[in-house]
Amino acid sequence: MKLLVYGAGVLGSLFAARMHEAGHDVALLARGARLAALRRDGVQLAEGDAPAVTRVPVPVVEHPAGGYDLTTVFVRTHQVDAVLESLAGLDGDVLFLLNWAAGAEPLGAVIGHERVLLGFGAAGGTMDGDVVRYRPAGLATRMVPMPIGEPDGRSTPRLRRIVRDVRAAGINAKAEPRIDAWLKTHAAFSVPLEQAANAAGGPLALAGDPGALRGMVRLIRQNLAAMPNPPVPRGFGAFQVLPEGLLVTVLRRFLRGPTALHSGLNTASPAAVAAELERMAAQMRTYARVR
Ligand SMILES: NC(=O)C1=CN([C@@H]2O[C@H](COP(=O)(O)OP(=O)(O)OC[C@H]3O[C@@H](n4cnc5c(N)ncnc54)[C@H](OP(=O)(O)O)[C@@H]3O)[C@@H](O)[C@H]2O)C=CC1
Ligand SMILES: CC(C)(CO)C(=O)C(=O)O
Repeated sequence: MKLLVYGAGVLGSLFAARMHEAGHDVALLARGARLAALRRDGVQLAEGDAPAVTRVPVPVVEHPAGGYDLTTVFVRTHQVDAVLESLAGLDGDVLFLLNWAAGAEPLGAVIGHERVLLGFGAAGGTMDGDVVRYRPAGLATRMVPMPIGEPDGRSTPRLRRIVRDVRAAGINAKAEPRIDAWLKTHAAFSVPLEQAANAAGGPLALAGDPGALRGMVRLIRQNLAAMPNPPVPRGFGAFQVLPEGLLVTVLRRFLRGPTALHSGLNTASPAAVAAELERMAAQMRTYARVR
């Protein structure tokens, strides 16, 4: 497969390295200082806090050249518009693997509806200078596969092929027939969580602030109640039935654990996260009365 990975931050770099190692013809698109670092050192990966860094020599490009079977997009929500413009004149399927609660329509309107697939890069990690520190394999990586779906929920040959190729690269992925509902559910949960973590200065600081935790749980509940669809996965329905105190306890524990530590909640770029969350909140307001 000829693959363009658009966006060379945490998740794009990790995905490009894994697909390159699996033998695909990968080009990783980067810009600015990140482009120079990747050209010099390749993708540098470290598992969690481990000192060992591996270098994966993924070919890097500054502009899309065309001829790709698949483009995977790993930029932030507020950065998508520019990416769409640069992909509009090209061919090939485009899989958006990012926080996105606006459905496939605005994406397809620019690049062609038949090209769009949706998903979520369910890995995690942070940038440590030029090194990607990714979430070590564990319960979270096993329990939350990367969901990938057709916007209309069909199981198509291209969807089955993409899921098979991604899994063959050692990434836990699965076809998700309700991908838009999945993404909207995730947004209902993760926007208040990330806003609270960003405001507190990280997941550990948030875990130590009971008032902020309670406010966050209330917002998650309001968001889930205001969604146009039942939650996907159904487990998020627990937010509607469990007592607030129990939810606070569970989330405090989560925030102190390795999944939150090696995630966007612990970002080195709070300004980029704030801009993304603002765009996500705007997307959510178009279908629900949420904050
Ligand atoms: N990190 C994590 O643990 C998780 C992240 N996510 C979500 O996945 C998505 C990607 O996250 P993540 O990888 O962490 O984000 P990053 O900010 O680390 O990476 C995004 C990359 O895309 C680049 N980029 C943006 N626009 C362009 C453009 N027009 N041309 C070239 N490069 C561009 C950015 O460059 P620049 O820095 O110059 O803007 C940056 O290098 C987000 O929606 C995030 O919320 C989901 C789960 C976990
Ligand atoms: C923890 C959270 C909600 C935010 O980054 C997430 O989506 C992840 O890392 O998988």
